[in-house]
Amino acid sequence: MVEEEVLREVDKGLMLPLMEEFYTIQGEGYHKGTAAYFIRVGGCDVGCHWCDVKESWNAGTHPPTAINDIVENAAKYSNTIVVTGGEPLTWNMDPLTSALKEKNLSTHIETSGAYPLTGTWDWICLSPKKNKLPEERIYDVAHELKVIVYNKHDLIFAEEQAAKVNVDCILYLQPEWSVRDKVVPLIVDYVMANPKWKVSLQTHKYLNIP
Ligand SMILES: C[S@@+](CC[C@H](N)C(=O)[O-])C[C@H]1O[C@@H](n2cnc3c(N)ncnc32)[C@H](O)[C@@H]1O
Ligand SMILES: Nc1nc2[nH]cc(C(=O)O)c2c(=O)[nH]1
Ligand code: SF4
Ligand SMILES: [Mg+2]
Repeated sequence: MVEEEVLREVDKGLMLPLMEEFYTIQGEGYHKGTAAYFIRVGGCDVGCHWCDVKESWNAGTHPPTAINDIVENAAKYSNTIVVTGGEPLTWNMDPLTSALKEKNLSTHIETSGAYPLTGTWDWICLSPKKNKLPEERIYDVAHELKVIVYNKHDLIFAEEQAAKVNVDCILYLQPEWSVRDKVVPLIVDYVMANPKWKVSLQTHKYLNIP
């Protein structure tokens, strides 16, 4: 395929810059502990200074890959597919999730919500970022809100975001990994005082798995 053709396919969401894919245990949030196949799509310009996958940011460094190939492969591993990145909503997720749904797979997304919501999702984990706030529509449909806590101001931000989500949305505070020793006590006290929140840890990092 010539380069312009590839770009057109990426534009339509028929090809996606694929950074990596792996079968592991969902480490975070509501589904933590559950086996799932992860598809990590490259490209993100949200720019979180503590992002734990900065290598994902530049979409140009990840090979445009046909979604049919991605789905054929994913289906061999798990019934639960987690699409993450990078920021997956950088791209049109409709074709990828349609193809996953044709195979009766459960579709989960990890997203900042910074771009318009595309795709059909069984589970939406919304992890909003101060520097590029979510589009309004996703607050009504998010299943879990997962706010990363780097300092105590993030607890104020967390409440602002919690005020916007739907009533069924499950609320999580997750320590930013590099400052976990400092913020975990803060989160623990906060959750005990405000029990509508739950703690989410990046358990895969403790388990030494991807
Ligand atoms: C790498 S992001 C990719 C998906 C999407 N861009 C997002 O931010 O939701 C996956 C999840 O990891 C979280 N995350 C990223 N870096 C982290 C860190 N250093 N400590 C804790 N959580 C982190 C994000 O907030 C998000 O919930
Ligand atoms: N095991 C595991 N669980 C995760 N949950 C969300 C992740 C992500 O990077 O989106 C992630 C990840 O990278 N690994
Ligand atoms: S939005 Fe997600 S992928 Fe993008 S920089 Fe922030 S944590 Fe990293
Ligand atoms: Mg991760």
